[in-house]
Order: sequence, then structure tokens, then C-alpha cells
Amino acid sequence: MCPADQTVATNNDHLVQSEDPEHPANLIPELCRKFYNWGWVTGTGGGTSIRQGDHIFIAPSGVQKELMQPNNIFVLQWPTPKYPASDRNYIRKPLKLNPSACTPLFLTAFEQGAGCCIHTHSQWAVLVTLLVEREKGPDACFEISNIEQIKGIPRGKGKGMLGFFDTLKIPIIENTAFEEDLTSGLEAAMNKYPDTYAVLVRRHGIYVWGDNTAKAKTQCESLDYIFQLAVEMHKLGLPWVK
Ligand SMILES: CSCCC(=O)C(=O)COP(=O)(O)O
Ligand SMILES: [Zn+2]
Repeated sequence: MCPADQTVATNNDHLVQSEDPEHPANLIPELCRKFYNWGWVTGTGGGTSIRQGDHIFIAPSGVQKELMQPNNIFVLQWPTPKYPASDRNYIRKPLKLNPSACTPLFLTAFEQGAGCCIHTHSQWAVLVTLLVEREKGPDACFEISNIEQIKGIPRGKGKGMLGFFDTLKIPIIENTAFEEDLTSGLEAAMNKYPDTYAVLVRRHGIYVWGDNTAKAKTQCESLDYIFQLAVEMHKLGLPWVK
């Protein structure tokens, strides 16, 4: 075997090579192209991670997310230590790339049983965190009711979906200087709101997760729709909660 072949064999490239469009190594680049076009992951920010069985697929850090290819994807053996980062069980590491800085946050969602976690820098998400800026602290939440699209968000695991007359509550945590340092805030919000499938990060964006990739994506779409609507409602002086 020549040295190049040895590199291929030891880097487990087969884990990211599949003809199946639903394979996570194909899905992550495909989703990131969509997310880029929706303004969710421009300028290298944001990203997504998928768990399939005992493998976690993670995008690289600081790259143009819309140009990502399957061979750029990292693979972690699950379960894996969250900290320190050097103890994480990578079974595939693309050369010259680093795994997403969001990795410990994605792992936090997987610890809750998620199958996919999406991080966006959507301007609508950022704007609603600014509109509730006065409510700092552990109780900061975005709340809205009487909007049809909140039916796209689960009430909690195994509890069905929210109804039109329910109030959707998304906790807001404060931003930190480094993405990794958001992890304790995300964990605290998940403990305080065990039914939530999303956490907003003030002046930064949002983390949304779901039982599988389709649910994470549609929940993220529903939330983004609701945030845009909420910003427009605010401009018109309309209240979010009746
Ligand atoms: C301009 S991006 C700043 C860092 C950030 O918020 C982010 O989401 C980047 O994540 P990455 O996956 O590129 O490490
Ligand atoms: Zn970010």
C-alpha cells in the first residue's frame, strides 16, 4: 500500500462515502447549501451536525458552509467525552481542517436524544433577542401565541405539537466570546426548560434540534418564520402574546 492509500485507510474515508443522498455526509453539505441561501449560515457562521447510530457527523470550522463536500466531514464515535476537546473520539478527521466550534453544543443536544442539531445566525433570530433585551438573566424568553405556525413546534418529547392557543417559549441565553463557552448556558437552559427544542443566543443566533434531521429542519424553518413575523408585528405595534 502506498502512503496515500494508508492515509485513506486510516482516516476511515468510507464513513463519508455513500451514494445515498440521505447519508449524513451527503445531507450536511446539501442542508448547508440550503441554509446559506436562507441567510442562516453566511460568512462561515452556523452549521449542522447529525447523529446516525453511534456516529456523529460534524462540519468543519470556519469554512464557507455552502461549499462543503462530504470528504470535509468529521466523524465522532458516540458516545464521546464532551470535555476536554482533546478526549473526543474522532474516527475521521479531514486533514488541515478543524471540527466546528459548535461541537460541544451539538453534543449537548445529542445527550438529550436529538438526531440532528442546527445552528443558525439568522437575522430574524438575532433581532428577536434584541427586542427582548431588557429581560436579561436566566428567565429571558421569547414568547408568542395565537399564530398557526407554532403548531410546527413540539410541546416536548412524546407530548405532541403545540396548539394554536398554546404559548411558544424559547429561552434566550447570553452570548460569550467563544462559541464553545456557550455550552454551560445551553445546558442550563435545557435543564430549566426540559421541553424546549431550541435555545436563542442573544446577538448571535439560535440552536435548534430534533429527533431526526427532517424534524430539526422543519422546526428551525417554523421558528425562523415565527421570528420574522414577530419582528414585523413589533414594527406594527402588535403584541406577540394575546
Ligand atoms: C463568523 S462565525 C463566528 C463563529 C460562530 O458563531 C460560528 O457559528 C462558527 O462555527 P464553526 O462551525 O465555523 O466553527
Ligand atoms: Zn455561531
